[in-house]
Parts: sequence; C-alpha cells; structure tokens
Amino acid sequence: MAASLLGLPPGPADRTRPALRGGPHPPGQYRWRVPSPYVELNRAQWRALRASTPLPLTQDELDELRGVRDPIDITEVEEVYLPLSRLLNLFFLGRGGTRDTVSGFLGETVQPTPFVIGVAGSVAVGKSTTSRLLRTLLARWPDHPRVELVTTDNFLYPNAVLAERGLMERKGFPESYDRRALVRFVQSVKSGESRVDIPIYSHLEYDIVPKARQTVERPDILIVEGLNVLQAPPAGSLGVSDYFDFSIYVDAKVEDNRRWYIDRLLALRRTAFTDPRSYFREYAKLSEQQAEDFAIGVWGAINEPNLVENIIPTRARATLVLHKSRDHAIDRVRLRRF
Ligand SMILES: Nc1ncnc2c1ncn2[C@@H]1O[C@H](COP(=O)(O)OP(=O)(O)O)[C@@H](O)[C@H]1O
Ligand SMILES: CC(C)(COP(=O)(O)O)[C@@H](O)C(=O)NCCC(=O)O
Repeated sequence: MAASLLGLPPGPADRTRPALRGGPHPPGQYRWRVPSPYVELNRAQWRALRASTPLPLTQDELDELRGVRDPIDITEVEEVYLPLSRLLNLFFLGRGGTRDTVSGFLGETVQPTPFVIGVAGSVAVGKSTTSRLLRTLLARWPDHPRVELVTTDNFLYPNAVLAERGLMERKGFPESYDRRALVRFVQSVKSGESRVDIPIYSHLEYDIVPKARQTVERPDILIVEGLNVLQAPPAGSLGVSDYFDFSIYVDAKVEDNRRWYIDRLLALRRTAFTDPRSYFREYAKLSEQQAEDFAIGVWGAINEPNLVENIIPTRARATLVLHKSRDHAIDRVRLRRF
C-alpha cells in the first residue's frame, strides 16, 4: 500500500512504483486490455431484448411445466424466456457450423442436422423447469417445431453397477455416468441419424428402468440437460459439449441452492415419497426434522462437493448464464459474445 495512504511520508518503495508502471513489463505478461468474451445484463436490460416475440404459453401450461417448488410465473417467462427463445431462434437460423460446411465442401447433399442445446447447473437449481419451458417455447416457432429433451440421468449406470463399483454415494459425479454412451448418443443425433433409442432413469425408483426406452427421431432441436454436460472431455477425446451449438448454465449461490434442495426434499417427502413405488418411501415416515437432517446430509456429502468440484468450474464455458437470486427469480444474465 502507498505510504501516503497510511499518512506516512513517501518512502523508497513509493518512489520505485512510477518507474515500474511505465517501465518494461515482466516477460510473458500481457499488459493491454483484453476485451471480455462476456456481456452482463441485468433483468431490465435483458427484458428489453424480447423485441416483439409473442407469448405462446398460457398460465395452465406453465403450471404443467413447473418443477417441484419452482415459483416461476408468467412474468418471468415474458421477461427472461422470450428474449432467450428469440436469441435461440436467431442462433438456429444462423446455424450450419462445421458439419454443413464440411458436407458442402465435400460436395455432399446437406441434410439439416439437429441444433443441440446443453443445459447445465446444480442439483435443485431448476434446470428441468428451464429445459421444459424452452422445449415448449422453441417448438412454437414455425422454424423448429420438433424439439426433444433428454436428461443425462438416463445415462447414469444402473444402481447395481454403481453399487458394484462403490459409487452409490457418488450419483451425479462424472464417474457415475456412462459418458461414452452419452457422447455416442449426441454424436448419433448430431450426425442426422433417423432414430436413436436410449435408456430411461426414474427419479421415483432412483434407478434406470429396465427395458424402458426414450426414442429420439431426428428433432429440429435437441436439448441435453444435466449436471455435467459442460464438462471438458479428457485430453484426446470428444465430450458431449463438443456437439453443442448453444449452452446454458443455470446459476445460483451455493447456499441458496442448498436451501432449495432441502425445501424440495421436504416437499417430496409429502408427495412423491408417499408413492409405494418410491425408492424413498420409508423417508415419507420421517419427522420434518429427521427429513431435514437427511437432506442436509445428502447435500453436504454428495451434491455440494459435486457442485463445487465439477459443476461450477464448467460455468465459464456456457454461452449463456442465467443467474437466480435467493427467491429463485432470474436477476442477471451473462452472454458470451465470442
Ligand atoms: N427423489 C425424487 N423423487 C421424485 N422427483 C425428484 C426427486 N429428485 C428430483 N426430482 C425431480 O427431478 C427433476 C430433476 O431434478 P434435479 O436433477 O435436481 O434438477 P433441477 O432441480 O435443476 O431441475 C426435478 O423436476 C425434480 O423435481
Ligand atoms: C439424478 C441426478 C444425479 C441428476 O442427474 P442429471 O439428469 O442432472 O444428470 C440427481 O438428481 C440425484 O439424484 N443425485 C443424487 C443425490 C440426491 O439424491 O440428491
């Protein structure tokens, strides 16, 4: 700190500073201003970008799409999701990318391929609501009526495999997924394959459902939602994010996310856990305090370490970050310019 700020007369350290500032830079250090790849917009600035995009959704439809304890309202759809829907439509219209350019270069007939959107973020941040809402809004544009949504839990190893590998307490961590199968799936869809069948995960049963399949038949847009979708691949290989045309990270403070997880588990205890098929049916019998302690334990042992170690570090890679404040409302948006 400058001596003058401490009320002391200038000493030798202060005299050296101007010389250092104006003098030669240490080797390897860039001293010029580098333009940021991000633009930060507050809610009012973002809202204005809706332009004239019409609202194609009713309150009843929104109620159908909303996740457990997600308070999203139609104003948020208008102010946040309509500008986003418009932006995605522009990206879709401007697509082409490597595959189309290379096909054109090779003289092949260019078949339109699905536009792929990744949606990442913590457990309980509200990725499902964002993804389901986008699926509905995007499907109402005449340019891309066929929108398919796939969640990466479909690629979790079945519980039997996780148990065998000692990974039951690591569900959601990168190693709990069959990442090769996930990459192969997105690769197949992106390559224009007409039909791809994938497994289905059930939150109710907390496991992959034997023999059940989700079929993806060459949609105009594929949304891939999951905790780790923005993870960089290991050196020398391709990851699922290499096939994204656009990506969204749903963001919140870790502490807010923790509270939402606990509150949601308390709500599930009164609803989904009372279903006799629920893996957690015994937990429906817990007192409020016991259920809260259980939620705190799972959050602290699994979901928060995964968020901090694996998920937050991928945020910088997203094309768009939707930041939620404590009340779940989106208050800031960050968009990558290049
Ligand atoms: N134990 C559970 N039983 C039933 N549904 C659940 C359970 N856990 C999560 N869900 C539901 O599964 C969906 C995905 O949850 P999650 O992976 O935490 O992502 P997010 O909250 O970001 O959408 C949500 O719609 C949530 O309400
Ligand atoms: C199924 C999940 C791993 C999320 O999977 P995703 O679709 O995001 O890949 C997660 O919701 C989960 O169940 N985590 C295990 C810890 C817990 O029960 O909260």
